[in-house]
Amino acid sequence: MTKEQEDLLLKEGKMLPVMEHFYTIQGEGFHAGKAAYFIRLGGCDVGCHWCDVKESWDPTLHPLMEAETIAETAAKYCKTIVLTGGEPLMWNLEILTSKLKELGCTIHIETSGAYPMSGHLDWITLSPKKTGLPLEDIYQKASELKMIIFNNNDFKFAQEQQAKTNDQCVLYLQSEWSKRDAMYPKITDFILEHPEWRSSIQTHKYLNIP
Ligand SMILES: C[S@@+](CC[C@H](N)C(=O)[O-])C[C@H]1O[C@@H](n2cnc3c(N)ncnc32)[C@H](O)[C@@H]1O
Ligand SMILES: Nc1nc2[nH]cc(C(=O)O)c2c(=O)[nH]1
Ligand code: SF4
Ligand SMILES: [Mg+2]
Repeated sequence: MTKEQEDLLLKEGKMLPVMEHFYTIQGEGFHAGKAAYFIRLGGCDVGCHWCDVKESWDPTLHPLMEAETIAETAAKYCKTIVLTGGEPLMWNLEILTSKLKELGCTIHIETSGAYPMSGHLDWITLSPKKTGLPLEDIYQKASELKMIIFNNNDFKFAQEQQAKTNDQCVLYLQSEWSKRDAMYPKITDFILEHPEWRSSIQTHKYLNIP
């Protein structure tokens, strides 16, 4: 396949770079504890220095899979699907999500919001990043705002991002993993002061599941 043919298939969303796909329990946020089939797409240029999946960043390292085939595989395991990455919105999710909907799935997405939305999404977990801010229109569509707290400045950033979301959006603070001992006491104090927020803990990392 030529580079041009490959680029066209990606543009149309017929093929997607898939880093991994796996059946697990959602470890974070509003749906934590729920069985879900994760599809992790390759590629991200937002550049969070603390990213816990930096190996996803270069999309050329991940095999192209047919979107409909990924959907059929995932739906065999579970009807709750989490699209993640990497940055899944780098890609055209129309074909993947149309097939998943045809197969009766509910589709969640984990996204920085730094790329335009595509596809049919039932639950949007928006996790804004200073190095690649969300595009304006996703804020009002976000089901859940999940702010990663690396240092004290991130509390102010969280409130700035909160101000742009809709009133129904559920609000989470999640410590950056390596800073959890230092930051969760501060997150606790913040939430007691601002009870509209909830804490999110990466439970899968404690359960040693993917
Ligand atoms: C790996 S990202 C992939 C999806 C998308 N690129 C995003 O950032 O939302 C999935 C989730 O993990 C969070 N995350 C990434 N690295 C983390 C870390 N070191 N500690 C805590 N959360 C992290 C992100 O903020 C996001 O909510
Ligand atoms: N179990 C589990 N839950 C998750 N929630 C968000 C994840 C992600 O990397 O997008 C993730 C993940 O990687 N594993
Ligand atoms: S946007 Fe998500 S995948 Fe990209 S670097 Fe940041 S945390 Fe990692
Ligand atoms: Mg993860």
